[in-house]
Amino acid sequence: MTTQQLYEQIQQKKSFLSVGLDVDLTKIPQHLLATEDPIFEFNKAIIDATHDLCVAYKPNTAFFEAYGLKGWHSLEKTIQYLNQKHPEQFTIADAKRGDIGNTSAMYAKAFLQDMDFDSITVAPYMGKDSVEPFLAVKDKFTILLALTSNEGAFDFQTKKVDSVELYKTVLETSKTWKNSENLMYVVGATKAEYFTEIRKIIPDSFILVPGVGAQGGSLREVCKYGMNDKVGLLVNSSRAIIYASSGEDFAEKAREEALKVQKEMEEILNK
Ligand SMILES: O=c1ccn([C@@H]2O[C@H](COP(=O)(O)O)[C@@H](O)[C@H]2O)c(=O)[nH]1
Repeated sequence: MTTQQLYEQIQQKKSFLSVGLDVDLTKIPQHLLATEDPIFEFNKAIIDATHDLCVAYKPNTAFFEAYGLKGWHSLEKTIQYLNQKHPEQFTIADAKRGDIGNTSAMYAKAFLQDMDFDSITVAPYMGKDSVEPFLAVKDKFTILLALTSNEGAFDFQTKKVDSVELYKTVLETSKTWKNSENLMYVVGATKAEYFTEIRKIIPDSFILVPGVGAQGGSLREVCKYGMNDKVGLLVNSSRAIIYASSGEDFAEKAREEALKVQKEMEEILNK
């Protein structure tokens, strides 16, 4: 998918919502535990109930890796289901990878080529040669962690190195890397006040914004400072949507929550 196609989806659906698929077997409805693949059944029901309200799905791989081989199998089934039934959805493997070059190339192969996700989240800490193998994959996106939503973001990311905040150096430097047109960035919704500065450095890039919903970030604040003329934002919510109910009505309630966010997005887009 190209960013133009993503923008067209946003316009069509009046939504820039990404639904996070962070499946925890202790939180999903009991009746699903009797099925052969509860994680996939849960994801499938959530996708079926919400796909017209969002433009992206973001499975966080930790929630699959935690269940070993079975979990990997559920992740593969989930991405296959999305690619076959909803190819218009932008898919994000929230895996936060990044290693020496030949290892990063294997991560890129696994997530962007074999599993065929549209994008993967990558940590910038190991620098250019750890990120460029992801950027080399044609027609795919590398979503670089810039300023994360957690408290620990202040430990390093906002610290000054040579009088410039580290997250700003990450943004500036990454623009010089080969195939940097394939970059998007992660900035947490809990850091809305930073978006003005961030947009000065990356005015046109898409930004994946986790941290609304369960983490308390404000959608309106993020949009006020972070939106560009092509929207340029994918705002993710995971727990607040997928765990809206732990009963048999979980998919229906997830839809209700997603609809609330979509309506707020529609209002913002119409302004
Ligand atoms: O800075 C970051 C980067 C990634 N995440 C991930 O996004 C979701 C958020 O889930 P919620 O339930 O909506 O809080 C989750 O997968 C995180 O690992 C993030 O929160 N912040």
